[in-house]
Amino acid sequence: MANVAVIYHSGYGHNQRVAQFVLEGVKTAATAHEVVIDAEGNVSDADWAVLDAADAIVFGSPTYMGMASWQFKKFADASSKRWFTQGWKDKIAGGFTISASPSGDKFSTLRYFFTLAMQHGMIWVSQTVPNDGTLNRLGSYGGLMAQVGPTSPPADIPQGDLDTARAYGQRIAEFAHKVKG
Ligand SMILES: Cc1cc2nc3c(=O)[nH]c(=O)nc-3n(C[C@H](O)[C@H](O)[C@H](O)COP(=O)(O)O)c2cc1C
Repeated sequence: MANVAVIYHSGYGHNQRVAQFVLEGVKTAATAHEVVIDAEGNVSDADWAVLDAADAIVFGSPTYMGMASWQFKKFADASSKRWFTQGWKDKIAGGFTISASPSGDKFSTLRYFFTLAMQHGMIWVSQTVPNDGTLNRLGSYGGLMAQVGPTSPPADIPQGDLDTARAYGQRIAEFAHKVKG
């Protein structure tokens, strides 16, 4: 079974909820590892070891001011240690984000995850659930997007967004299994 790590930051619980559904999808076809970036942007040594051992890494951050949170960026900058040796080369990668506005510039965050993955020599997995108005209602194929209004709690995230997150996690796990066995 492939190993898939889902690493994410969440300031107020919304992205954490999305991450739970990505993880649920991963678990259908791979061993899932949850790695949380804390409020100071730190990841434990044990969690770095989990990332190093993973066949696939899924990046997650809320979109803040049109980009990943500074806590995620601190983690990304710290990953430069792996970049020097191309330690994550050929790992599979994907990403997810949530924001409050319908667009909210979420694509900027996904594009950053893609660039980070390319710097590491990773292989990016697209999001393939078609937009039927409920599933993938935001029409995102470069990664997973979710959205809920600025005053809404995590429990109000539309189920279609969460189901799409689950399907994306499953796709990454199945692809990891296909490539890595
Ligand atoms: C500092 C900050 C910046 C934000 N910037 C954006 C933004 O650029 N676009 C947007 O649509 N929502 C923005 N939001 C709203 C969050 O993306 C949204 O509330 C998200 O669900 C928060 O996820 P979290 O609870 O996991 O932190 C911002 C929120 C904060 C706190």
